[in-house]
Amino acid sequence: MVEPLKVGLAGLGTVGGSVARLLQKQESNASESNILATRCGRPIRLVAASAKTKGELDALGLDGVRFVDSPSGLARDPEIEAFVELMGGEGDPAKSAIEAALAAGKSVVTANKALLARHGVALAAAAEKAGVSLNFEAAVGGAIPVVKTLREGFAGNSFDRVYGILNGTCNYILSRMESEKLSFGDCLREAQRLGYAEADPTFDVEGFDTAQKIAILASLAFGVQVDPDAVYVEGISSITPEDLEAAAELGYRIKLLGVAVRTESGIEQRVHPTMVPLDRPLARVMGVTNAVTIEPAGFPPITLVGPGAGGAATASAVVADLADIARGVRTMPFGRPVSQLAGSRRAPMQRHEGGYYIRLAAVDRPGTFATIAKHLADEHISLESIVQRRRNGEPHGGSDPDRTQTPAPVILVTYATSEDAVRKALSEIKNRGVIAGNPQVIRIEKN
Ligand SMILES: NC(=O)c1ccc[n+]([C@@H]2O[C@H](COP(=O)([O-])OP(=O)(O)OC[C@H]3O[C@@H](n4cnc5c(N)ncnc54)[C@H](O)[C@@H]3O)[C@@H](O)[C@H]2O)c1
Ligand SMILES: N[C@@H](CCO)C(=O)O
Ligand code: NA
Repeated sequence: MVEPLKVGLAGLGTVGGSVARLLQKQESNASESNILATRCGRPIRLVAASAKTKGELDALGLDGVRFVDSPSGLARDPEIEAFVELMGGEGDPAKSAIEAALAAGKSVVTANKALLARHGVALAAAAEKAGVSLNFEAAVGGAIPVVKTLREGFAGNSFDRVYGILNGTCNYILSRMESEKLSFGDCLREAQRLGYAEADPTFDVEGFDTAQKIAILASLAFGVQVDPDAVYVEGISSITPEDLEAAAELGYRIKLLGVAVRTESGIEQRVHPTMVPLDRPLARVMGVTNAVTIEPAGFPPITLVGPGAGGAATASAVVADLADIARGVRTMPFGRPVSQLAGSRRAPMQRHEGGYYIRLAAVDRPGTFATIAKHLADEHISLESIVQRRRNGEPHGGSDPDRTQTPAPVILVTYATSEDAVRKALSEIKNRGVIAGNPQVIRIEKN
């Protein structure tokens, strides 16, 4: 009789509950239908769990799973061989519990990108020292095996760029705002109800979750230390239905992208709403689905698409990580020894080059356009298109009696230029008093 891999699970919420149910379902199958046991050569058995309350375990109705009050106590529990952390948060109790498990020589699986982005290097060093696994496929791209693909599938390749839609909540919100014309707030509440959003959804909508994920992918792809502070971050909270509509008219769709790219001055890591041409694979990825495009050097790009958030999608990746531990497969967490990871630095966004979508509220008086054109020309910015949009409720031709007071929305699309030039030109234009409020600026990713 083969010994099962005995697992302790801390966190029984959206993801932890799904993992517990999945493991129990496999164990309750007749041995020939327990595909996990068949594939791993041994069953994977949940033996103990921890959560804020024992009621969470009772509510799952699992057989024979012990409740342990303290996550760190569970991590050190002599019965368990592998510890799964699904509580979340970049500090304790998640951090101390994982440290306790590694120090006790137990392999760890986590979906906690916040913790990995902040302390991944130290935790990987602890796993290396203990000779155990620290697996985190669920932390990036949900069920998409992107960690495995970068770390193992391309072990012999270097990379030019890795980028993608890495936050299911944001993609869900942008998709529903566009297709159902729902408000930002309604879409966010729905994403929370469906279990996609973080406990604090600011992490999703302000881009921090995507930043943590791209920092992890940058480490795997480019061998830099994971560092969320090295990532330039902008979220989607300023995107309006007007931007989504204008994007579609111009042949784009707005996506929150995480991008890690090799440049002459180092590895640029950035997260921001992006205009993606409608004919690109990422533009067609809608709802909670995630997608990652990997560009190995000298190779055509490869795009992986799949469910990026929610209990079932995330549990699938957690269980796959446990399967590796059950099989005795151990890989260095970031694909190379921690001592070989290089220091990272914040992306110099001023040097970023590309096209820009700029939406201005132009004050309706003579000379406004000449002033805007002059300051763009001063910074050598050429325009691909200019679209003057109607004010809300105003028919074409402009019958608004207050039109001299109401600023008119103007959309500019630039040819490739630098971030620095755009920022300088817009600052001058604002100082001249020809626009109301702050311009909306969205970067265009054409290549
Ligand atoms: N929900 C998703 O779609 C998703 C996807 C990928 C990764 N993740 C990550 O998975 C982790 C869990 O997310 P979730 O959505 O399941 O969260 P959740 O809020 O639904 O569940 C959290 C669980 O952790 C337990 N917990 C929290 N603090 C605790 C404490 N101090 N002591 C003991 N138990 C504690 C709670 O009781 C609960 O059982 C997070 O790191 C999250 O970022 C979530
Ligand atoms: N809140 C995250 C969960 C998956 O990591 C998202 O929406 O993508
Ligand atoms: Na994944």
